[in-house]
Amino acid sequence: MTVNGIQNYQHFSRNFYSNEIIYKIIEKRVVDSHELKDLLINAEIKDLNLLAAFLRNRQENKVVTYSRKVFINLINLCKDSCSYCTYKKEPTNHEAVMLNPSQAIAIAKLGRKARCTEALIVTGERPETRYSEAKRWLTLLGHRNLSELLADLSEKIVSQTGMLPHTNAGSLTKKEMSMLRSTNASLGMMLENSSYRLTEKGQAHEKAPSKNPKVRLRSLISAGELNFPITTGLLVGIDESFSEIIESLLLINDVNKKYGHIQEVIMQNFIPKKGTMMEYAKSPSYPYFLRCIAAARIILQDISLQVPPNLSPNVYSNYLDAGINDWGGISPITPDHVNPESPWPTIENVGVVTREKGFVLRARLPVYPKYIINSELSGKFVHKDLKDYIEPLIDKYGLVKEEFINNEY
Ligand SMILES: O=c1nc2n(C[C@H](O)[C@H](O)[C@H](O)CO)c3cc(O)ccc3cc-2c(=O)[nH]1
Ligand SMILES: C[C@H]1O[C@@H](n2cnc3c(N)ncnc32)[C@H](O)[C@@H]1O
Ligand code: MET
Ligand code: SF4
Repeated sequence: MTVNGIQNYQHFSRNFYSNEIIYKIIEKRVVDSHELKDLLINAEIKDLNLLAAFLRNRQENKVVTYSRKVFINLINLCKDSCSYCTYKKEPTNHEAVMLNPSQAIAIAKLGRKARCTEALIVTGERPETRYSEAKRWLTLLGHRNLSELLADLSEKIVSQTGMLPHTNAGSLTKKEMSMLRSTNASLGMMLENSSYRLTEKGQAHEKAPSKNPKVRLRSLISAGELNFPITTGLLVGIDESFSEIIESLLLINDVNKKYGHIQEVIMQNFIPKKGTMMEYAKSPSYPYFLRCIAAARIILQDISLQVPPNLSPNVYSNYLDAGINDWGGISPITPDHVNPESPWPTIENVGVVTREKGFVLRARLPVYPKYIINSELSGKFVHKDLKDYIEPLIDKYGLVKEEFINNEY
């Protein structure tokens, strides 16, 4: 049996090489999910990495991307309580944040000066439904709910700074998403995991109704119905099983097969935080996390695969061996408000590490190149109101123009 390009992969173990399922995967033929699971669970990680790297290389042409972003922490009150989260604050906490639009726009302007292109707007889940402080903040700004503010703020950011908004406000309804469609280049919402077990008593999502897989799946589908490019992902190491990781990845892939709007999947490793229910839980082990990443690349052949470098400062370059092609948003000026104890490496450092592994590091926009350069996809997935903002930023590959990154203006 021979498959184009696979001749270069003679380093596979003999029994892996002779397993017919890998040829089915490579040729994108239908594979039985039990057989696939069996392979991903039992194969040596070295073999999975080789297969994952092969699949990435034939797609991505040795370019690894990142997005120059600023992180706008709009409101960190939240109606839910995930047992791993320290982002959420009580209104009485001195770290509670409710920004004015002018403060948010000021951060976006700084980003533009630092040659960033993405304004990542993050919020807690429907804070106004739980906290009178949040409701009052919205009322004073003239809004009835958070989505109205998000729509208004996103419009101001893009028109006043040219930065492209990418909002992660957790699960949103289709109507709420439609309010963001003309101003956000894409949305963010982590599936986290599709397992209902994790919503049971004592589990990470027990006190987070918005993390019910049904609610998150509904949001992913709504984005699909709106042709809204979306970034989603899994939080790895929250007491899920590897089987549940595979099932979550298969679900994401199924949704994307139907709508084609899932631009990217983030595999994010859980970091234990002081003062949370999961303070004493362990981060996922390195071999387990690597297996999860390789599994993601093998299942999600048409979707970009990101792992954030700041959550694995000493080993992140090795994730390139497991098939990733993106480092996600990296901010030269703002902290990671969800994982503030994990500062981003400098973009220069990420560049060095990426080149050492034989790749070229390039900046991308918060909407992926494939939706920009392919005119059919572009007509469908890029809102007409954003075209004039996107056009001057990109080169013929849909990546950020080198001169844009290298020149001050
Ligand atoms: O591409 C995205 N990456 C998101 N990421 C990944 C991000 O780019 C970083 O790599 C991580 O912040 C690393 O902790 C988030 C990470 C967080 O910790 C918290 C929020 C987000 C939200 C997004 C998001 O909406 N879109
Ligand atoms: C915005 C995203 O941040 C992630 N997130 C929340 N808490 C943690 C943590 N302790 N470690 C790593 N990632 C976390 C979740 O996946 C959420 O969806
Ligand atoms: N609250 C949203 C979610 O959990 C986004 C921020 S999480 C720190 O999906
Ligand atoms: S992870 Fe998001 S939804 Fe969960 S508690 Fe934190 S802010 Fe709220």
